[in-house]
Amino acid sequence: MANLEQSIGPAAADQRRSRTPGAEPAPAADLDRLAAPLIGRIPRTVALVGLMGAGKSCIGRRLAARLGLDFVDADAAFEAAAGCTIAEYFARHGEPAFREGERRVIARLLDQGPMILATGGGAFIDPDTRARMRAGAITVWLRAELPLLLKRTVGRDHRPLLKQGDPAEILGRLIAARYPVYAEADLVVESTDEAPEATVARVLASLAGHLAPGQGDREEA
Ligand SMILES: Nc1ncnc2c1ncn2[C@@H]1O[C@H](COP(=O)(O)OP(=O)(O)OP(=O)(O)O)[C@@H](O)[C@H]1O
Ligand SMILES: O=C(O)C1=C[C@@H](O)[C@@H](O)[C@H](O)C1
Ligand SMILES: [Mg+2]
Repeated sequence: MANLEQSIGPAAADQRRSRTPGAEPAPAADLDRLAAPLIGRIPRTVALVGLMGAGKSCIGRRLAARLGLDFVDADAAFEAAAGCTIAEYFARHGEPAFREGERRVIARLLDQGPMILATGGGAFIDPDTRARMRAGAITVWLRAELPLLLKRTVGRDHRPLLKQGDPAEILGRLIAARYPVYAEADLVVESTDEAPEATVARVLASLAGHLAPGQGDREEA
């Protein structure tokens, strides 16, 4: 590891490691060390994207606490604006109407940052919402494998798309259709079956690499 750091620098080395699943969970001191240089230096909203169960809400909340930023869950913001749950909205108005409302909610939230924003699983797939997010946020894809997504979503009934048939089959189809699109995110971080802090550490390291001098996305001078 010393060689890796000597050759590409500590931030980039952390970023490279961040793509390696199976690393030891990060102790709190490691999270402090990773977060400290970023506090007050996040230039725009960090928007987490990925499939249902990837951990956008769980990781986003912890990341925001580490960075001293507000955490907003776009699904919860949609429900507050709509006055009903997403499942109820799907049942009453259908998915196209939901996507239209989601577009408006995310556009509004992007005007309010910087914050940590957990987006709904389909938000980044909508071309208009994706373009707004690419322009106004640092986008981070939390990438998880099918068995883990299944394990994390099974038995929960608030995700209307997973109630339309066999969840494993639906998630498999969504992976095939969506992963090439999520791959357009600025950063890709593996969401694994480790403690959430390990994923938070990978996101922090990845952000540090992205914002490092010479990476083309530094804070405004
Ligand atoms: N290491 C972990 N990383 C992320 N989530 C985890 C982890 N371990 C357990 N979980 C749990 O997995 C579940 C799914 O995570 P979460 O709700 O954050 O996903 P999501 O990406 O926000 O999904 P959705 O798009 O449906 O809102 C949660 O109950 C969360 O607490
Ligand atoms: O993946 C999706 O398309 C969705 C995911 C959820 O976060 C909600 O935004 C909604 O249930 C749709
Ligand atoms: Mg969520």
